[in-house]
Order: sequence, then structure tokens, then C-alpha cells
Amino acid sequence: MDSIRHILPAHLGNMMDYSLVTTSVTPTSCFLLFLVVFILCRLITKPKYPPGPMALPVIGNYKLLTDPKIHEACARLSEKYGPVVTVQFGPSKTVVLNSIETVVEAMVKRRADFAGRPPVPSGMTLSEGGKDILMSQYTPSLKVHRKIVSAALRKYIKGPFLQTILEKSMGQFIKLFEETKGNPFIPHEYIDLALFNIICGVCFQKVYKFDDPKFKHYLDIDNQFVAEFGMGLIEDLYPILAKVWQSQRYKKVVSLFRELLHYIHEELEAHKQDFDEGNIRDFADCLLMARKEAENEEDVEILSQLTDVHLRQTLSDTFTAAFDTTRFTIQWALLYMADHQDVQRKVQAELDRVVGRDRLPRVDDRPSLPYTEATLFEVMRIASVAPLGMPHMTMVDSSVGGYTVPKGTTVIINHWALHNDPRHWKEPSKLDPERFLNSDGTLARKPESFLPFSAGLRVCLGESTAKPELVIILALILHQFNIKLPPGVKADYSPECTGFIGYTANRYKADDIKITRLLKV
Ligand code: HEM
Repeated sequence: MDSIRHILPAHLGNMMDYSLVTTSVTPTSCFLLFLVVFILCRLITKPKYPPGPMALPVIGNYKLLTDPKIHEACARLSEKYGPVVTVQFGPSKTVVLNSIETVVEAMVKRRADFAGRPPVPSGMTLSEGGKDILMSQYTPSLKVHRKIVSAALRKYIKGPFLQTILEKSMGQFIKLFEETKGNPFIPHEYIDLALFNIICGVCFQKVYKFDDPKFKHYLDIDNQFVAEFGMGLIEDLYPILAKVWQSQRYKKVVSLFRELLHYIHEELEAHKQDFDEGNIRDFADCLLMARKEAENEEDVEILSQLTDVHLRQTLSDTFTAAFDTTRFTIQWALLYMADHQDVQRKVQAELDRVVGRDRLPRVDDRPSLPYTEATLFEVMRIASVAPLGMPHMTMVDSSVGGYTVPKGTTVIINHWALHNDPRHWKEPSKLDPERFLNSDGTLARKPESFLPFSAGLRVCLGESTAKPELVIILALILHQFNIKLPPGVKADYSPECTGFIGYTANRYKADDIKITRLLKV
């Protein structure tokens, strides 16, 4: 048993009563020995994470996780711990990046290290075993999948497609706004309809009427999904639960998503029936065309990424990633415009100068509308609809900001912190589109700490679609209407966010705010 003494540190060895050890070479003593060695090994090999607040074992930083403004709370931690902070959600460590410098270091310079996604149970279930883009690991297959989708999206936004869809969906929206005849109203559902129609138009050439039960049904499904998923799922913190006991919320989230998938599946099947390669109508057709080309070229690798499950998952990604981000951005934009008449007037003056009163703004007006675009970017900065983006995961042991980040660690980009960093933005809480303009009024280079679409290998695939779409939607609304708050109503900027990492969006409260529409003469 002397050997036991030798493998223990001196102080522990001395503390042990040798006679006790020798007299009880029993399973108990063997177990104790194993425990001591195990704890020592864990202490020696324990990965060193960046600094952060003390966390309870197993439970972690529970208060932080349940903070409705978790992005702001994480940003505040930087004041004490620096821009790279470790927090603990449940038993797992999560590293939060609160500055553009550390985000660029991780996501751009060490992009391959940080390109994974945490394999949480909800992600695996909703993506039908990792067959989507949003929640899948960064594998060679995902790389191929991303390439196909971005080529299809690029093809789609080139030419007249986007303009046609915008005209179809915004026409109805403008009529609905007109019908309010200058009375105060809540614009949420109208904005939701417009953006729902744009996504349905992009994906399936579908445009719904405001009172269409299908639109109401799927909007309701999506709203419930955002609210429930947004609250976070206990199974994602303690994955074993997904196997042994699933919460009501988990079951509800899965069943809501299945309903959305069912809708997408039906549309895809209909597209397969009347697919005509000489007439590519929409994004679904672009994906079917990519599959047809791969079949013709007998490209097995590409075909393996274009099964029916991949296609419906890609379309559902487009729905979930595109619909909520874009509708919340426009909702915020209207609130800011209602409360910032000076900015609104400047946008309208630009529109009158460039577009005039005889026609509506078009996608090809965008290069001539720098102030409108700067206003949209400023709203995206100040509202940060996806404040914590999508969680990443390190695929190998890596480092950022001088700290080690072990393989398998969840890493979060705090977009809100980047967009409110006082080192980069003077008076960050003030709406000021000029930040995005040169002194001659032209659009400036992207400010360093502006990253709504993220960066690196998982950069948003919809950036090039979302920007023209959102600029023209804002232009169309402000070209036709003055947005105002009713007399005596103060803008309420408190976000309606549920606090889940990466899937919540900021939204003002529908009941608190009404916007008066005045038809321009
Ligand atoms: C205001 C509009 C939008 C914002 C702010 C936004 C933001 C983001 C962010 C922050 C991510 C996570 C990136 C990361 O993992 O670091 C993301 C991912 C993604 N977005 Fe967007 N997005 C917008 C619109 C769209 C649109 C219109 C589409 C599709 C047409 C789209 C498709 C995607 C997809 C497919 C991903 C997953 C990329 C991957 O995991 O590899 N997004 N987006």
C-alpha cells in the first residue's frame, strides 16, 4: 500500500491513516482510491475556460438564463470579465463573445474551429436528424448543402423574381393600410401577412389574402413556435431528459414544427408534380432543378444532399430563419419611424427625389436610396432582432481572446453587444442613420462592429436576399404613408423577448403601440 501513498500528493497522503488503508483493502477502499485519483486527474486535466461568474454545479447560472434580456446581461458581464465570458447553462459551459474583435478572431480567423452547432435534442429532432442547414454540424455534406442553397437563392434574386414577389405581396399590404383611413391601428398582422407572403412567394409562388384561414393558421403556429421554443427547452440543457421524460413544452414545439413541415411537404409534393425545367417559378423549383442537374450529371455527392427530406428541411429553414427575422425588423422599423419623424421625413425626401410620385419604389432603385438603406441598417443595429444569433460549437480545441476554448464548447456571438459597444458607437441607444453614411451622403463601408448576419462559415445564407427585400419594403411603406404615434402615446421600446439563446426576436408589445397612417397626397 506504500504505492498508494506515492501516487497521492504529500498532504493527502499524510492525512490518511496508513493503518486504516492497510486494514481495509476492501471494495470500499478501492472505490475511495479510485475517487481520489479520478478527482485529481480531473483537476489536472480540467479544461481552462475564459473567466465568468460563479455557477452552481449542474444548474449553472440559472438567473442569467432566465433573464428576459439575456443579451444585455451577458454584455454587462464584459465589464468585469472582459469581452470573452464563460457562463454555464445547466451543466454545460458556454462562451459568449461580446466584442467584434473576438468574434472576428473566432469566426473568421479560426472559422473552421468554431463552425459547429451544439447537437441539442430539439435541433436533432426538428432537423430530422441533422438534414437541414441551420442546426446541422459543419461537415463536408453541409458545405455542399450550403453551396446548393446559396446558388439557388442567388439565381432567385437575380432578374425579375424578387421584384414580382414584392409587388404581389406589398400591393395587398398597401391596400390594407389604406383601409385604416388614418385611424390608429396595430400594424403587426399586416406586416406579418406581407412578410409571410414574401417568403411563401419566394419559396412557392404563393400569395395569401389577409383573411385566408391558411395564413391565419400558419401565422398562429409560427407565433406559438417562436414563443415556446424561445423560452428554451430543458431537454436542450439536460439531453438525457429527451430520452427518458419529455416536457409538455418539448412535445408542443415538436408538434408545432411538424405542422409547419407538413405544409412545406405538401407544397413541395405539388411542385414535384408540375415541375417544368423550362419554367423555374420559385426557390422550390430552383432546388428541384439542382436535383435534376445532379441526376443528369450522376453526381452522387450532391444527390445525397438533395433528398426530399433535405429539400423540405431547407425550405423550412428559409421559413423559420427568414420570416421571423424580417417581420420583426420591419415591425421595429415602423415603431422607430413613428417616433423619429425627422428620420422619416429624410427617407421620404429621398424617395420623392429618386422615385417621384408617379410610380412605386423598385428593387433597382436601391443603389440610389442610400439614406433609406442607412435607416434600415440603423434599425437592424439598434433593434438586433437576433440578439444572440445561433449558437456555435467548437469542433476542435481552440482559443479566442487569449483563452483556451475546448472542443465541444457552445460559443455564442452577442450581436446585441457588438451593436451597442460604446467603443464603436457614439450614443448607441440613439437612432442615427448617418452612422452608415459618408459625409457626401453616399453609403459608407460597413462599420466594423455591425454584424447582423454574422460572419465566417455559418454566415446567414439570406443576407443577399434580405437586404434588398427589406430596403424596398421600407421604401414602399414610407413612399405611401406617414407613420405617426397617436397623440399622447409614447413609443415603448421594451422588447418582447423570451430569453432563449439565439432564437428569440425583439418585438414591441402590440397592445402598447398604435400607428396612425396618413395617406400621402
Ligand atoms: C433581417 C434578416 C435576417 C437576419 C438578421 C439574419 C440573421 C442570421 C443569423 C445571425 C444567423 C446565424 C449565423 C451564425 O450561425 O453565426 C443566420 C443564419 C441563417 N440564415 Fe439568416 N438572417 C436574416 C434573414 C434570412 C433570410 C431572408 C434567409 C433565407 C432566405 C436566411 C437564411 C439563413 C440560413 C439558412 C441560416 C443558417 C446558416 C448556417 O447555419 O449555416 N436568413 N441568419
